[in-house]
Amino acid sequence: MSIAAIVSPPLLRSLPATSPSSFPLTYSLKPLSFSLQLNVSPLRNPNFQFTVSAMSVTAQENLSPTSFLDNKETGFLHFVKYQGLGNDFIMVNNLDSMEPKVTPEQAVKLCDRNFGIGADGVIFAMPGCNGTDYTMRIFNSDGSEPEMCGNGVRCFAKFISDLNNLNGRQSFTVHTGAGLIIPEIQPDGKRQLYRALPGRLELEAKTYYFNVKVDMGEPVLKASDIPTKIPPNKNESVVKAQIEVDGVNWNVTCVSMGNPHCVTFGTENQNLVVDEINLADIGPKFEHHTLFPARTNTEFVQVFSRSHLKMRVWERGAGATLACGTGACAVVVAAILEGRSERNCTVDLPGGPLEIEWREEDNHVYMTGPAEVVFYGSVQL
Ligand SMILES: N[C@@H](CCC[C@H](N)C(=O)O)C(=O)O
Repeated sequence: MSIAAIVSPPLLRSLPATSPSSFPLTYSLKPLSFSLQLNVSPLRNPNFQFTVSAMSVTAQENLSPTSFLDNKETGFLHFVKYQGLGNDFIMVNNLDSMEPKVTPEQAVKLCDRNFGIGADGVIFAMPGCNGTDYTMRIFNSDGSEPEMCGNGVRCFAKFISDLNNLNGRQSFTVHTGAGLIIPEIQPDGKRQLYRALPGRLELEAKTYYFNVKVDMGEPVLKASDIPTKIPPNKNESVVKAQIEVDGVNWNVTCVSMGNPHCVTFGTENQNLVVDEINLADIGPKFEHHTLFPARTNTEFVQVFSRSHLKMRVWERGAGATLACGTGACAVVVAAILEGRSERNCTVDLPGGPLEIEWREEDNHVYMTGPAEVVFYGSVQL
């Protein structure tokens, strides 16, 4: 018999780095005796030396991380939780089927932070289609299915490279609802963040490992394709147009990165100070505004310099999150269209920074940032 368990690696952080790559540890917790299978690689966490692959109440089973995820016990989901700047996802190995192993209703329960695993979404790694190596699908924490997820695709790339030995290949192709996306695993580039405080920049203690760069494709600017009902004011697109939300006139630029984004730098009277925004109040009013027939993600942005922006996001289907990769891409596109920034920017999000480039030569947007394993476990569906 086995039981569902989620075990967090920080508990095991003190184990020595020289330990073998996979070994059992037995706990006696009356009345049951537990066997944990500890693993270092390939599903390793760069921050922790160990992850825990399984927990059972019988004698120790010889599980490796990959066999753990291959486990086909009916009624159980074996998953790995990843995060990209605190935007967190339950990753599911769905490589044997084009049918998601989790329904939208189950995704809502699994994402619940009190009664479930807790996440902003569930991501499925599926077989490739249309000539691509893989397919990525995602359910938001409300069960809706977006076309694309920027932080999610970085986590997806790490998941695939941990799951499948890519034989030295660093890059592969992913089919998404937003079309072809190409992530590339990079050497773990260490970055330090300068957090912008009123009138000064302060060096943050935390180090970020910028290990995945993603070709996010071309932004879509045509209003009807985003989709938004705001009348186009620049060619077919919506750039610094005024809309009324909650009795206030906001200036907005609309961009799709496969999924819809409404970017605002302020109201008709005032540039934003993003820490002052009441996100939980204003976010849903943008998300469900009649001008956005497919709802919208909304980014509230402050400009520090022509290459340094700060944003907070209210995500469609997930609410306030610590980061949004497609949102950061949309923000830089909007900042350039409004003449506020250069083509290469650092975008600070509550969970940390992303580097975004909207390249003139190919019109593609490139996003670079971290993706890390949090833990893995199983849960009864
Ligand atoms: N957090 C994601 C975006 C996830 C999808 C979004 N909530 C939507 O419904 O479009 C990102 O990092 O891009």
